[in-house]
Amino acid sequence: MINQPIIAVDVENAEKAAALLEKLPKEPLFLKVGMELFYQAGPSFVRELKKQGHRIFLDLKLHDIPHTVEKAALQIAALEVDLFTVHAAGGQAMIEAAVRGAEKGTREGAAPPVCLTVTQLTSTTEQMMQKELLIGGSLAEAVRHFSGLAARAGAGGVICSAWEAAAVREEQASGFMAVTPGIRLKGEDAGDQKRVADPALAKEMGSSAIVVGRSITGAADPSAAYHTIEKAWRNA
Ligand SMILES: O=c1ccn([C@@H]2O[C@H](COP(=O)(O)O)[C@@H](O)[C@H]2O)c(=O)[nH]1
Repeated sequence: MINQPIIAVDVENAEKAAALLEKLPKEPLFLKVGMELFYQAGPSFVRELKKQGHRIFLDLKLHDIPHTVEKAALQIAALEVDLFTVHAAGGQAMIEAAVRGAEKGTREGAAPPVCLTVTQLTSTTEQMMQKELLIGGSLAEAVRHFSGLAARAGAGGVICSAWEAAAVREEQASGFMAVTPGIRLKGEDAGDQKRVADPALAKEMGSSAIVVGRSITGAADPSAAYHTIEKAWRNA
């Protein structure tokens, strides 16, 4: 269980990320760096955030042949991040390669970053999954299937929505995480997210950690929004 909300720092460059951090509580945070920021600011910015004392979730969602993913995961681990992502749809051998690469890239005596596998994006509905991706069965069955694959490959958890979290955690060994984006406060616009929950509901439904972007980064007072979400998450 990660007891602080993970903040998705989805901004276009390092300057905007630094400006956002100025508006957030001055304490060690858990920050998610995704593709938009990483492709602009790069590894040096991730190192800088680590130096400032923040935990980092590097969300690049690797999806390639096992050899390429292993080498990429090795580079990610060398950044000493805490969490990173691959797509479960890459298959068991690819996830195993990510876990192996992360172990190889970790300095001696340190813990490798936890590999999380994306089961079904929280922007996907069951209908989209069946019609566009041609994956039969229910969304819950697909998430269950991919979390089994992830567990067998040695990943430390999955990305899913809060609605599937309990099933994932019940079926896997204790400590296996269900990390859930798609978090919105009651009444907020879901935007492109389809499977959403508020922080308290996510906790009740078994999430191990919540990932929150626009509810914090788009708020008039990001620090106040963070505190509201943190309180709802911790106290549920
Ligand atoms: O299934 C997934 C996987 C990753 N994400 C990421 O989480 C954040 C959510 O941002 P919001 O602004 O709170 O919607 C974003 O960085 C996504 O890339 C996800 O939403 N769903």
